[in-house]
Amino acid sequence: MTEDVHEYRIVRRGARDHRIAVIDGPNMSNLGARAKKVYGDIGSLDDLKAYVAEFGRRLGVTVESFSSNYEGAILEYIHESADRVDAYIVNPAGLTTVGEGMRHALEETGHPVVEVHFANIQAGAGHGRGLGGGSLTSSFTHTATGLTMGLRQYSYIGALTALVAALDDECFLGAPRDDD
Ligand SMILES: O=C1C[C@@](O)(C(=O)O)C[C@@H](O)[C@@H]1O
Repeated sequence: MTEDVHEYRIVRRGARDHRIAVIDGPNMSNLGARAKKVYGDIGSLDDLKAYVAEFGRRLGVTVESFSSNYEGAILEYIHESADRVDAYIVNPAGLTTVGEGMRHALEETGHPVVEVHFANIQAGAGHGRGLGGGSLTSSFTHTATGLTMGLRQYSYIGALTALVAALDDECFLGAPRDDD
């Protein structure tokens, strides 16, 4: 640890190795070349995946990542991962306003779903953390468990940290499910 870096520890209420799937939708493959004002200076989608996976390791959970520019491929990933994973973190990206198939597939897994965005997608035109073109209405939020946005790549870290705490909480997302 260098002198100008602080390490922080999170004391979890549980010790389960939750398996959390992170899904990035259309256009996120172009992350390194997107508008710096919205997406910052992260180098690539692979860098984002590595950053989130490493944060997961430090929290004591397993993060698996999936990304595609094709909604059908995302649907197939959700279907095949549903029995394996405990929860999803999703950036629907290019499907944010139109991804009913993806949203529905996530809902049908019965798992917690946290929606994430680099931008504050509800910010008005000209707002520093917004998309520039003005406010968008996500078609995912109404059935999501939670939402983090406007914090660039740190939206994912916020989502992951809160999700792990919530999955560790037996009175909340960690409660046995009907099919347990
Ligand atoms: O591709 C994206 C990325 C995004 O989901 C974000 O992370 O801020 C915001 C969406 O409106 C956009 O289409």
